[in-house]
Amino acid sequence: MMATDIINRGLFEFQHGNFKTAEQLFTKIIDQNDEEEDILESLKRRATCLHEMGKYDDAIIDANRVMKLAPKCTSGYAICGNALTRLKNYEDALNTYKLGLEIDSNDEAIKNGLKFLQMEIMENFEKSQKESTYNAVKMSSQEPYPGDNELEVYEREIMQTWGLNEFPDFDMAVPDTQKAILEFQEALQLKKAGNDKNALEKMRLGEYKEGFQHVQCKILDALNLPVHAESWLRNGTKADKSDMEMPLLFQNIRVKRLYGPLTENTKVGVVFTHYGRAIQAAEDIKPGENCFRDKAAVLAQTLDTLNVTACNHCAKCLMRPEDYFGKDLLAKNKEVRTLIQRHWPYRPITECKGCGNQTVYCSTECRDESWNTYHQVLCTSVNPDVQQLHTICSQYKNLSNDNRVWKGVWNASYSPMVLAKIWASIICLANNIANQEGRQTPTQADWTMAKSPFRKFIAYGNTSVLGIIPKMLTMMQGIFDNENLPAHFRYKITNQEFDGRYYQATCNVQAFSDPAPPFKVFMNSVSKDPKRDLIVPYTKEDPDDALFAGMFPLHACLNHSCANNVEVLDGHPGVLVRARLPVKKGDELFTTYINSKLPRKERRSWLFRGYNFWCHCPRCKFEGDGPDKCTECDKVAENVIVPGTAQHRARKLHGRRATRKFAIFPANSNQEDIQL
Ligand SMILES: C[S@@+](CC[C@H](N)C(=O)[O-])C[C@H]1O[C@@H](n2cnc3c(N)ncnc32)[C@H](O)[C@@H]1O
Repeated sequence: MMATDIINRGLFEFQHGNFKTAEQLFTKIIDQNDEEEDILESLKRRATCLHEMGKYDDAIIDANRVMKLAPKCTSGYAICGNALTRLKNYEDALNTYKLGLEIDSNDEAIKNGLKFLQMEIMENFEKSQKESTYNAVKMSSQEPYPGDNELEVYEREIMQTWGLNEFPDFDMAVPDTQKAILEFQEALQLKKAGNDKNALEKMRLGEYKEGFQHVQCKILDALNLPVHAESWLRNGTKADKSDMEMPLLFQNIRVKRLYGPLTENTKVGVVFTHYGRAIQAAEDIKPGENCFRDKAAVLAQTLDTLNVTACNHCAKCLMRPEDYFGKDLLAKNKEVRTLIQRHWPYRPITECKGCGNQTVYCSTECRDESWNTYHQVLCTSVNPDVQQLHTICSQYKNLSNDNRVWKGVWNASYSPMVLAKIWASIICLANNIANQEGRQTPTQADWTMAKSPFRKFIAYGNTSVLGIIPKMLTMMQGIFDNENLPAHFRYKITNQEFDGRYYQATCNVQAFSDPAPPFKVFMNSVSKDPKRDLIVPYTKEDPDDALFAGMFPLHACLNHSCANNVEVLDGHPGVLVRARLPVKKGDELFTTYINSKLPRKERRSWLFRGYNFWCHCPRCKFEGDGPDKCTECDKVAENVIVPGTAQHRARKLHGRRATRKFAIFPANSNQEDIQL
């Protein structure tokens, strides 16, 4: 028989599921033929047969031979990746697929393999999450806050006005919980009756015991002495690491003092739960009612809308009529020009005094505030190294869809300028604090104080990005530590801080835009003009909004639910959080971080990749992954293949049902709240 006949026979046997016979036929060609092309073809086929027979190690050997013989052929990578996935060697599978995609980014077999790999990882992770030990309380820092020393002195002064010169030492605590609780209750009664001094005295004289630490702190909290309360609870946590009530109380006292000022005059408060900070309704809120507004600590325009002019500081859209209608129309048609000018809102553009039209604002107020709070470090007239960042940002639009992620440079959909603005804000704030105190150069304490606004943003990530975007790391390090900057502006970004800030941004950024962009205002206004029809031939599609990504301190406390009861709206300057379902006093407010219309598996996958948690919201618990799978025990119905389900996809890809045994990957046990 000719080689081609044997190959065809092998293919026939393969198609009929006779993998063993097909393998023997392909082996014959490989062992007895000299034609490289026939050998290559047979190796590919045999690798697939071996894969189908579950001989994954042998399939990998053949796939490797294919890669060696034909380095530009993607089949070897696809088969090898599939076999590695079956062997649960997910990391190597992913790397193999990636190498294949470098040869052909559109290879369907590899893309399908990647989808299956992702499904396997997620299934696995779901199983491992059932025994999850995730605990936000344990992972949250109890480090003193900058400024605590001064506050402690102030608290002591208050205590002295009550005639108490010192507060009992933590070490004085002696065991007798019941009695301590009684003392505490009596003290609370005194407090309720307005007798603060006696209440505190009661606690001082009481017999202390282990559990007493909690009640002690509750009263300190009730008396509004949070630094003392935190200090007691810190000691208590150190003394008894198994007690979870003390660290929870610690975090609750902390959020109360940090977020109290932000939630004044709103319908919400911040509390600490096992998901970390959370926002709770302080009163009943009806659907459609506003819950709170929030202004961004840092913001940057998204890369895909950089061509739409907007204020760099408050996100106000500054699109001019000529940007939409074109200069020609305005120049040639006087009547239309007059109509446009009458209705287009007047929004003058203010340029930066240093870098000119590279950075524009809606007003001199925005320009000056931006300069004082971060731009003086980021202006290319002061710090030419920032030009690289602008170049990178402006190149984004030119990248094809497949390359939207720059290899080694940036891998997020928000602008890296957000990160740059975090460091620039810290540098400016540290210098402002130092200058107020008459110092030229910030002290260590000034730097710590300047970083504290960003301690409001969580930073969870289970892998380092240092190896993924090394060029961005070096660029940022260079931007903030180079000889063009005066010494007091220089800041060394460590690798650990870069990782932490990246995750801070990733976990917290929210997209928003000007709620009243000029085009919308114009259309609204012109629609009431009797001459409105003149404009009709010249109106095309609505223009892009100038979209921004912002980090909002209060909004960042909103946790996710796929059945969210609030929605986030544009609300200049920043965002407006509004109820979409009835929210009762004490209920938690939930937003959605993803497109909630996706099926559960995809939602969970996005949330895990972007935010590092596995969603257990009531909707996820209720919905399940599809009609073939039991929502209680995950058992899959036998012989039922429902199109579109995991089972169906698995069959399409691999010709038979996906195995349901999983290894643990990728464990998130090394998640930690990165201290910045
Ligand atoms: C924007 S923050 C929300 C506030 C956060 N709890 C905090 O303490 O800062 C996003 C992070 O909150 C946590 N989170 C939010 N929603 C969650 C949920 N439904 N289940 C578990 N963790 C959640 C995750 O750690 C996520 O990365």
